[in-house]
Amino acid sequence: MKLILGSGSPRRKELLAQLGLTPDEIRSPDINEDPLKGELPRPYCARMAREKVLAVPRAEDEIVLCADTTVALGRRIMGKPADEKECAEFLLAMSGRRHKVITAVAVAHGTQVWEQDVVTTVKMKRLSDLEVNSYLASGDWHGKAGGYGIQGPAGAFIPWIQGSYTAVMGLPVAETANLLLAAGYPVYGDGS
Ligand SMILES: Cc1cn([C@H]2C[C@H](O)[C@@H](COP(=O)(O)OP(=O)(O)OP(=O)(O)O)O2)c(=O)[nH]c1=O
Repeated sequence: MKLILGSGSPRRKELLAQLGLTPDEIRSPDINEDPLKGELPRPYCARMAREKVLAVPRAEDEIVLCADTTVALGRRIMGKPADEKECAEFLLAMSGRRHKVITAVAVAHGTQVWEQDVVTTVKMKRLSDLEVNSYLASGDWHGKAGGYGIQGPAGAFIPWIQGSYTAVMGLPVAETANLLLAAGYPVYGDGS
């Protein structure tokens, strides 16, 4: 069986490697990521993962894995900031507060889709102007939901999480292994 990673995110490829898995191919999905009117963060995130996995074409002997990571401050969805200004706005909104990071994973094989989402609570310290400006200047925020990456310099802003570190980074490895196994992929070899 061939494993197709339906994601252009380098983090997801890295996290898959943590399971000892190298995708046979990468096929980035291209979907409309605009939230629906009034859509809440968790259903939005689950919908994104499902739409991504259905947007990636697959042959019969292929299994496709997609994910979506959404940062939520209350009911507000914080996507990938368009520019430094928006990123600063996100960081200041999260400063000194807790927010949630949701990562939904979807696996498709044959006619079936297996899905799971993981919700992690993240506490961000109260940020000084110097911390925000230095992080913006690092450029690390580019392409990251909520405008930060826990695995980079912004890790210094996060004293506490409850949930899954790998889910915040983009792919919850424990749940991903289980979904792949459920879909029939030999994560730990075929035992022979
Ligand atoms: C919160 C957070 C997000 N991120 C990243 C992971 C994801 O790449 C990105 C969220 O955007 P996504 O839309 O989930 O994924 P993507 O557009 O990067 O890739 P694809 O749709 O092709 O799979 O934010 C981190 O790397 N670290 C973090 O701490």
